[in-house]
Amino acid sequence: MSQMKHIDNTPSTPGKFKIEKSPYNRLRLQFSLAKIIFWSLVFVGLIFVFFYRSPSSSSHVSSDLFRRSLRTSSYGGPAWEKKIKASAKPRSSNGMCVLVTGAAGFVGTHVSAALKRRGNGVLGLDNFNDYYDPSLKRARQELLERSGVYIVEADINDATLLKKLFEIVAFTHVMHLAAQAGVRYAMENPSSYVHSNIAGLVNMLEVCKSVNPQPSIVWASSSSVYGLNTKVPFSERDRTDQPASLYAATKKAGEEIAHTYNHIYGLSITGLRFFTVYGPWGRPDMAYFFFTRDILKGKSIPIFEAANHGTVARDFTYIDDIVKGCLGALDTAKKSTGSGGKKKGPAQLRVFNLGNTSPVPVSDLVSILEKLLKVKAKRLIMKLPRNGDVQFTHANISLAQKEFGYKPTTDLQTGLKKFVRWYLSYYGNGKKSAQ
Ligand SMILES: O=C(O)[C@H]1O[C@H](OP(=O)(O)OP(=O)(O)OC[C@H]2O[C@@H](n3ccc(=O)[nH]c3=O)[C@H](O)[C@@H]2O)[C@H](O)[C@@H](O)[C@H]1O
Repeated sequence: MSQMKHIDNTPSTPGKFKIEKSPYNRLRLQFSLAKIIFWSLVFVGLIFVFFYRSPSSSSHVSSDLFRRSLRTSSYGGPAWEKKIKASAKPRSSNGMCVLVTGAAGFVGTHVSAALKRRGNGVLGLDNFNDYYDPSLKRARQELLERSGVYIVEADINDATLLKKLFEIVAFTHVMHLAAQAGVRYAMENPSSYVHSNIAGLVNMLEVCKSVNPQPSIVWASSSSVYGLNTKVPFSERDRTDQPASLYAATKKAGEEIAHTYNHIYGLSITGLRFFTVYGPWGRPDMAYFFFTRDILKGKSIPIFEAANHGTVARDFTYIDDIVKGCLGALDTAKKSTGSGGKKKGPAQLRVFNLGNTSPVPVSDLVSILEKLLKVKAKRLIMKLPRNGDVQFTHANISLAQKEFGYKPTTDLQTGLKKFVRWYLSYYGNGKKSAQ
């Protein structure tokens, strides 16, 4: 009755009839309320079903973005800012303070740990997407947390979040490693490459150009920009206008975008062309990683060969060598020259190959794995598919050597031994296996 009284006391809207106090009207009102509640529940249910359909469905990208935005909305608060400041604080007052994007990724984890070890302030950023098993990213996050590196969970496309981070910490450097990796996956999910490698990169640079002081930026390009180039070894001066995959095209576009932001806004930018990086805590989508998993499982592994039984080879580069290259690039990066979106003078713009200068045929990689795992691989020789793969990569590293003493020291045999040791200790002897 008191409820009815409340409704009855509500001023009537002009032009609408007033509710009268009859038992019939009361019944009608209760019935309408029940209808409203029912249809609201149906509506909420439909929204829920729409956004949480399986990732393989057509709404893959939108549901993924939705989940990401849900996650990014959880940041904020004094405790959160305190964690950020503690993580980003360098050991000495004039030390480097680095924002590492893609910090829960393979290279990101190793670079973050190395920077922290030598006393730099490091803050990580990662969206923990499910391109490959996110539990591996969580394990890397735990590893970093133990060494004092906090990872903010957000997407590089979140400009509000990025600006907030720069308000909390005046980063001297950004090590931009967040990206959609993988050459072959670009045919399955092209928009994810545009989202991360183009839109995400631009968003990062937009924020970096507008803050004061502007940070210096070092970012991950790729050996794949050499595409169909046949002149070996690949030198930074060689043509890079024939990408063989959308992945390569987005990395090449990134290099041009870097030029623009350097030219207009005075951002100091260094691009690093990584050559097939491998090692402990690596990426399960890469051949050396899933070959290991499948050899242990007794599954056959597809080994590509070029036309006329041509050898397919890669300049496989061990992670510790890549880390040294990243640190060298950061240490020799000059300051950006702009402030608050205005260029004050010319700024540094560089690009370096970071490879091993020693290409190895994929079939030799498999032979090394067979010896280390003590299991014979079931080799399935296949024609190199026309989906982005190139036949051969080989880095000329003289520029990085000259600029910051880059000198890789780990051969494939030694590097794979360390990888296999890690793999077996992480997944167990085939009992728990990589996905
Ligand atoms: O340097 C880069 O810029 C890129 O390196 C890496 O690409 P790739 O060099 O293609 O590495 P990866 O897939 O491990 O294939 C290795 C070899 O195995 C051959 N390969 C591959 C798959 C297969 O089933 N069979 C096979 O023979 C294949 O033909 C190839 O010869 C990164 O993934 C990429 O993100 C990017 O960083």
